[in-house]
Amino acid sequence: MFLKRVCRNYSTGKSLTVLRLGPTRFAQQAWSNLVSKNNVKVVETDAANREQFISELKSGKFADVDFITRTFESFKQTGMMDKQLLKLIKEHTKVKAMSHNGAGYDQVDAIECGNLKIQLSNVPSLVDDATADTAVYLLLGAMRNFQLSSENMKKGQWKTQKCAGTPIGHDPEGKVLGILGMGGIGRTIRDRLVPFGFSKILYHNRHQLPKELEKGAIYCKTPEELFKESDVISISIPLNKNTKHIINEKSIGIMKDGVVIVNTARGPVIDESALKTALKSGKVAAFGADVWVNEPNVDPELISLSNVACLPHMGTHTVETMKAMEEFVVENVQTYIDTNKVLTMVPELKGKF
Ligand SMILES: O=CC(=O)O
Repeated sequence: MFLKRVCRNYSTGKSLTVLRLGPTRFAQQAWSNLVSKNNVKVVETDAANREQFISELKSGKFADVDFITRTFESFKQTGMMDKQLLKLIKEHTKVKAMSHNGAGYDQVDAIECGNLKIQLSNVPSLVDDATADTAVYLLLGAMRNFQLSSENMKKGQWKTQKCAGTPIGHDPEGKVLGILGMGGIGRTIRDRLVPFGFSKILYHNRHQLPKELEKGAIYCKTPEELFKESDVISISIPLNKNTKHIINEKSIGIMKDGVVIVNTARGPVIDESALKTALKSGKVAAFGADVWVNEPNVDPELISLSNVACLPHMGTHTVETMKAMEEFVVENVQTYIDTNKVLTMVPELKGKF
């Protein structure tokens, strides 16, 4: 009896080979624990690009791999986890599950994972606070021109011009805030922004939230309703085929003149070319973003505009959040070992395994 319990505590008996894509910065201990408690082998790629990764796959190097963990940065080594790559993975490995270290998993074709019977998990919730902090920073930066003022000051312009020549900004107080996407991140952005005194907080989401989650925010049935009424729009929706370019020439056209837009979701939800035109004309007064089309090769003209506050995709770039996210990926592997199911299956695949 006693022996049985000891065995169960230290191993399920299931052996698992994990292909770990992308760096581990904070979860070394969690990985060591996983390996020491279970019959787990961790392998890594030597590929510098997608072509090399495909060669590795075809060579049989990963033939024993059952589980893949990946980070956003591993895109450099594999490119998109699209239909082509997933099919090759299916052919040349035994992969049945993948755990993506991030809330947004647009680099992975979730539907194709489902078709190929590969479970896919992401890291929800843990990213909410750090990402919402980033949105608040960008919102204030855009409304008050803080980033420009800092650049102007560093150039020595304060000696000759008031506030280093920075245009006068606007207060959040009394304005209408629209939150596009009211998942965990959108709701955390709302919580952080309530004390700033917006006159109303509107939101649009696929579904209206229950009252206790709305916390006073007002539901707009359509994104258009939100676009028409908001002075400041903060975007926190996932990128998919329905949300790509949701901010485009037409939707910008129905927004208020002088609207401020903040994006902490994904770059391609915005048509950057239409946004650039609107930023130049003043239709969009200011834009603050952490995410861009074609990262890291961002449109240099867009980020050089004086009414753009920019960050290089660092919404979750804190020791605490990155550590929690990395450890959560390991928890997904452990849960798969224990139950045959990843811990946080992405919504597209819920109920399919
Ligand atoms: O961009 C960050 C994430 O998706 O977690």
